[in-house]
Amino acid sequence: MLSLEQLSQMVKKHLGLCNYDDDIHYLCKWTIKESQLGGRGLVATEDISAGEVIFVDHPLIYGPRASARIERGCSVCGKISCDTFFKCFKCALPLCSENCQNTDIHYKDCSLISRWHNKTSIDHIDESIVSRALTPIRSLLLNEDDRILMSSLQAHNFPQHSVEIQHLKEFFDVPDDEEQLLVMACCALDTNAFQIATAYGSKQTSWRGLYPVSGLMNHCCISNTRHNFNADHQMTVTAVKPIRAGTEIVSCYTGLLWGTPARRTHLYKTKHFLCKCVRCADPTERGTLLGALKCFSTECPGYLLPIEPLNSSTAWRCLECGMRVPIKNICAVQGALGSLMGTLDFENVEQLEYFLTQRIIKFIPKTNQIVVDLQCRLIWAFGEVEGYRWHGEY
Ligand SMILES: C[S@@+](CC[C@H](N)C(=O)[O-])C[C@H]1O[C@@H](n2cnc3c(N)ncnc32)[C@H](O)[C@@H]1O
Repeated sequence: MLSLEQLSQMVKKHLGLCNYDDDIHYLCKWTIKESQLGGRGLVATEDISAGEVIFVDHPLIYGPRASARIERGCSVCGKISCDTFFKCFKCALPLCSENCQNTDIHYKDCSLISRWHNKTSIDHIDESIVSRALTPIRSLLLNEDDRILMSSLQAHNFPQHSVEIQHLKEFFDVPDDEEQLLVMACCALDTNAFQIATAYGSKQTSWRGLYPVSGLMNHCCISNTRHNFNADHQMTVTAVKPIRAGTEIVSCYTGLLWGTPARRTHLYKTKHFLCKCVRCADPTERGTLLGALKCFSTECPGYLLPIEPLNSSTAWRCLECGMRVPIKNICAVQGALGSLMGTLDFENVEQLEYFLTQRIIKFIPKTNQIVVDLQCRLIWAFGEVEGYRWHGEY
């Protein structure tokens, strides 16, 4: 493990190597310190103003996300829904065109994978398995310094974090030393990687990147930063409010508009900690009532909220009539709502609008995260989706 001083030096070197495409200039007003939240974190050394760029990071590795649920696309450009997909006959990676096949990116990916002996013919290799493992596979191209930087990042080393490598090994003989690096990359990615946002409506597979400086930011549900990506996957982290010297610079690892139970469950399952921030500790979530449910009593117009939000087995209580509801009943309703959402076709604007205005609103408060999420999706869709486009000047 590197000392904080050694890590700081590597991080500064990493940032210094970057040519910023957007001509962004910023002063480094932070340092790496032991954090009260967990492990190390970034702490402001000077006051930072709202809107100020804190740093611009670039990924050690990037590529498709590993989740089995996301739609797989071209391993070079990420395009999905394409009629011309084919599988590379040497490495089984999915490609959309000869142009993508002839890129330097594919040449490097293919050279890494095709060195391995395949246990079955390429025709019988499931390309989605190779695509899911591609981002960690790209760590084999890192130079010595970048490998050290990657290995100095926190990494949760549970078997679920490298399942894509176990699947890959069903098809390829991966040498032991390479497998070790791949597993380490998977664990570092699952602990630190950021999903790279794509333009709304673009039919692209979902990518993630291992950003070593951004990865040092701890989580808070009331973040003091936001981030965005440019076309070269550079990640700009900006202050969203004034950050006083001595304050930790944090990001939010979950959806900002998720309710407390959803945020805490996601953080526990994926990042292995239970958040105890002021937002999580407040039953009303600072008055937003994002997690609230309607009172189970049909006559009561009140909302149900957790009595002790930091205790995951807490009962919930109605703010109006005081009715207490055990957690198992709350979980049953949340589960049913989740399943209902799973049946929706988010591309179908009409269905979403009907579901929002005629159905879901009868069962949950207007403040609930599901209603807020559907409203946001509709706001995005209007003006962008065929049949719902705005015409003329606005
Ligand atoms: C991306 S890393 C953040 C940097 C990390 N602290 C380090 O030392 O490298 C994410 C991990 O940091 C820890 N962490 C981040 N935010 C936390 C918080 N608010 N409370 C407790 N642990 C947190 C968790 O172990 C989490 O999986």
